[in-house]
Amino acid sequence: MSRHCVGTAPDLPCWRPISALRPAMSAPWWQWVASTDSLTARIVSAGGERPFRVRLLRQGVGFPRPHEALALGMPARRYAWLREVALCVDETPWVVARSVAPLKALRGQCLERLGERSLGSWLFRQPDLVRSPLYATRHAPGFAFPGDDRISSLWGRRSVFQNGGKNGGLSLLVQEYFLSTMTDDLVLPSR
Ligand SMILES: C=C(O[C@@H]1C=C(C(=O)O)C=C[C@H]1O)C(=O)O
Repeated sequence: MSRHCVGTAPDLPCWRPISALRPAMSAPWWQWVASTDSLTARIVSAGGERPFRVRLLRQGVGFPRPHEALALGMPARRYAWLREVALCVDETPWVVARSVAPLKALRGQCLERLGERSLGSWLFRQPDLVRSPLYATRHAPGFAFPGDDRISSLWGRRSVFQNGGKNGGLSLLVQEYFLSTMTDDLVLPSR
């Protein structure tokens, strides 16, 4: 079993290499899901004149979910830094994201002070940043966000960012879910 695909229970997300989901994805969605540069920058650009905002939903210390611990290669009962946000255009969430980092690897990174600044704007300035291959899922985010009673997730994707640094450096799992609101606002295909 791959370390990204945990069990077969319906509540456990199955993450597959994005290439495996490509046949099910329209070309416009592939452009979004397979991109490896900053998603924040892409959303700002696609939003045009409309205001962009990172809405901080939750941030703090807790246990990673089992599939997240596996992706990070950390024990599930080890504390992690968790952050959940909505990337909004005109106050409408287009993407929701959940990021997880082992606390140990975070020392000195001051990520808790990001607040409503985009993690991406900080991340892509890091020297020696390495991004793991992308994995995708059709599973829902699994955390509450504004409008989740009417907004669905079309595609989820994730990858681990690492930078060398001393003491093993940063290891950060970023999971992003593209929402049906994006389909409506950008007139994209339904999948
Ligand atoms: C990783 C990026 O940062 C974005 C911003 C996030 C945040 O502020 O928590 C989380 C995920 C992202 O989509 C990016 O811009 O690519």
